[in-house]
Amino acid sequence: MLKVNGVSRSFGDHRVLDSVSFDVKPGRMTGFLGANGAGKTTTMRIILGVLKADAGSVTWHGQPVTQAVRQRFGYMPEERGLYPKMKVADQIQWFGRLHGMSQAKAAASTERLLDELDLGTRANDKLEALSLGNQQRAQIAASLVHDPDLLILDEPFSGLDPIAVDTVLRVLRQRAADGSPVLFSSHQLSVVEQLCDDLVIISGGEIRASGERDELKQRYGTPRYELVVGSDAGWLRDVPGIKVTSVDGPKAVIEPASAEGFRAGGEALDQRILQEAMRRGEVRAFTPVVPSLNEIFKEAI
Ligand SMILES: Nc1ncnc2c1ncn2[C@@H]1O[C@H](COP(=O)(O)OP(=O)(O)OP(=O)(O)O)[C@@H](O)[C@H]1O
Repeated sequence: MLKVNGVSRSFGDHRVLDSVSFDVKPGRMTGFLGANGAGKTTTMRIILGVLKADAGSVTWHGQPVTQAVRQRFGYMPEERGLYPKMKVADQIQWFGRLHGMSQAKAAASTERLLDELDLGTRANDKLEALSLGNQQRAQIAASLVHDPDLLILDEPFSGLDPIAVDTVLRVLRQRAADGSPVLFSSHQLSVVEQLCDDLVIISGGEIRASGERDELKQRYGTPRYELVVGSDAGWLRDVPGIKVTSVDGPKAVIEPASAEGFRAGGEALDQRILQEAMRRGEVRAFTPVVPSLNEIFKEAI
């Protein structure tokens, strides 16, 4: 497990990270979310040892991150670092060699990865001949070639079309399932929502929320139900204790008026509404509405 413990960092008198702490757990994909300038890249660079922290520590399996440990990490920086004039396969192999692989192992790993990323037919093209999305896939291959123990990816999905997002997603998921945790930053909330098991939300250099995605959804999202009845659902507007978020003929979305939720004061308000709906006639659906990541993000920051 990677542990970031109370990491702070300033540039001049600008405090960019303020006691940042979170974990990246084995077998899990952790999404690192934050607005522009929130401190994601700075945190990643500190994990990688490219930048020093003013305070705090980063440990991998309980030990400090030494150069040898770092050698086993895979990193895709925000500013991409491949050579436009070099052939795709040659430079991915070269990255493998930089991480201590033999020529034969680096070549085998490169071939396998390019196939997995649907880039096999472009192996002998110069990088600059590839579309930006395909260059990005090559960049991802370069960070994976040495079969890293931990993957840190800065905005790996930016600039990818939906098919490429799916391909990269599948490859990263497989790595996480094989035991290499993945920490990735993204602005694309829908992608993060699909992909991550855990979430870390940072704002102004402070961690605002972290933990399992589904648990955070429950903690931060407003509880809501969608109710579909056999006739007009407008009567819900007159029920005390709830707010009707939307109503469209027989379909309505409701939420509790009180911040304490549907169980405020020990009352099962949601059950009472369901019983009232059944008393009035047919109930076709009564379904909890899962809040979107967008909602959690706005609430947490
Ligand atoms: N080398 C540096 N010198 C001075 N300020 C810096 C330096 N690196 C980062 N910063 C500042 O630190 C803050 C956090 O930047 P960082 O790149 O970590 O944010 P981010 O969350 O990755 O943003 P983005 O999503 O836009 O990449 C910003 O205000 C940035 O201007």
